[in-house]
Amino acid sequence: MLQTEYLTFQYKKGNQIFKFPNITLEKRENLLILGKSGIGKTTLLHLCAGLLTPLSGKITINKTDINSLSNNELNTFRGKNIGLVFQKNHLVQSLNVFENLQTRLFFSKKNTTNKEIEDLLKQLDIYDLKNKKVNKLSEGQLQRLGIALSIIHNPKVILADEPTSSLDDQNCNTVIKILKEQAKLTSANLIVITHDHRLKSHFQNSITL
Ligand SMILES: Nc1ncnc2c1ncn2[C@@H]1O[C@H](COP(=O)(O)OP(=O)(O)OP(=O)(O)O)[C@@H](O)[C@H]1O
Repeated sequence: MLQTEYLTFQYKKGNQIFKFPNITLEKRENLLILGKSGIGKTTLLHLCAGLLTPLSGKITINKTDINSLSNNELNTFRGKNIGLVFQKNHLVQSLNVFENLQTRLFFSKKNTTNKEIEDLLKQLDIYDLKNKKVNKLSEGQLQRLGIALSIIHNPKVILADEPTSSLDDQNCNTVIKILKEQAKLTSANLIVITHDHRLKSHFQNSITL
């Protein structure tokens, strides 16, 4: 469960104060956040991930007030509970698909078996690519691998930043379907931020900043 209350934020080198609407997501609820470029979508997502600290207000994830945690506690909490999906992912180019996932798990300190990694690759339909170097993958395949990397540790909250804006309609539908399926499978909350209006029809819950 994720809740934000009366969040405001200001960048150190910015004079704008962002005020965000309150969000309450019960277990398994999803949310689409729309808004024009520069309105603060990524800022809100990074606040929810604990990557930025609010000026005021509160973010609660699974009953934990994330801003009451020390930096170390927050890193551990994030590693266990939050999955961030980006448009472009940080991959180790010299490693193959499987090794990239193993490396990610090493950093999140999760005991995930090779079989669990393989199962996820099968669900995402990239199992055949498991031994392929990541610099040999297409955009759509890279996006699926990015999703795998973000959810391999079964996070309780999946936060996706413009996951579809560079994709054609077919890949866009596939990526959203995968994200929703994975969130459902792990009873996670899914928040997608975008200015891609194609996504509206995929979500019951949406807000515009
Ligand atoms: N580190 C920073 N320091 C100062 N200002 C910043 C910083 N990062 C972002 N901003 C500004 O904050 C505003 C909101 O940025 P943000 O990236 O959250 O918007 P967005 O809605 O996600 O935009 P887009 O859809 O273009 O990605 C923008 O005006 C941006 O220039």
